[in-house]
Amino acid sequence: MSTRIEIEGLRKSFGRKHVLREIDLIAPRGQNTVIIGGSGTGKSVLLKCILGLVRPDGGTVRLNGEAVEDAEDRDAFLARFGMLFQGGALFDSLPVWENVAFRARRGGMKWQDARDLAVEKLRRVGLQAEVADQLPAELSGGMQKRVSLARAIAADPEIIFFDEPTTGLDPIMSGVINDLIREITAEMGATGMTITHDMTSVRAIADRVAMLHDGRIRWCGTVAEMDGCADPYVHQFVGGLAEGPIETVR
Ligand SMILES: Nc1ncnc2c1ncn2[C@@H]1O[C@H](COP(=O)(O)OP(=O)(O)OP(=O)(O)O)[C@@H](O)[C@H]1O
Repeated sequence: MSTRIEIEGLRKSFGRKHVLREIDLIAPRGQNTVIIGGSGTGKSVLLKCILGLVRPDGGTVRLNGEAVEDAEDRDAFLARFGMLFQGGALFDSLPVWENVAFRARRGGMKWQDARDLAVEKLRRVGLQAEVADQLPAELSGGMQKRVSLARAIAADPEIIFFDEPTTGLDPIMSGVINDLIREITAEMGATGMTITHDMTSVRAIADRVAMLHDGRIRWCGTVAEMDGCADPYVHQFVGGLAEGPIETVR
């Protein structure tokens, strides 16, 4: 089952800083929505509001029509999401397979079943069974990203968040990870939401692109629409131009 995410009138300030002023956004079920926007525009805060990790000041987030603040069982709610964190966020002291099957083990899955599950997911992201018993530090950055991806999909989530999935990778490995994200979300029928600065990722992953600027969704559309977009903010961001309406002195 895949899930539609509807965000309406979402607001969040920290002190006097209005990070999210009024966010309206729909992430259609089974599609990849990619959120772009400059550093500090509130992309991570937006994801945290959806996950219920940050309490918004106003507005609603609904999953298939159900408001997230009504979810009583936090563990069951979070089990609906898979997350690929910026930087991987693997546990250094645990072997790869225990990282991948972490949630399943916590949920009481037997050792052997959890290990089999991890090996199957590792295979899916292109890693051999031998990797299962290694420690994350023994792997290259690209392999660590694959392990993080295997962990994100291990529990067959309805929604997967990808936070800067290609940070720190070379262009070829970035391409591999982007393709895996695209293939795997399609195969699982999951709804994907990605945050990235990497325009190559946007083109590889996105069904829809949403640009966050000044606390609002400034623009939303397909990649083809983005390329023909007359909005000067979108044009500047997509083209990586120093000149334009977006403030570049920070
Ligand atoms: N818990 C917090 N307390 C105070 N300010 C916060 C908190 N979390 C985020 N902020 C502020 O909210 C703003 C948006 O942060 P956020 O991390 O969402 O940006 P971002 O768009 O994800 O940036 P980047 O692309 O650089 O990761 C920043 O100015 C940040 O300092």
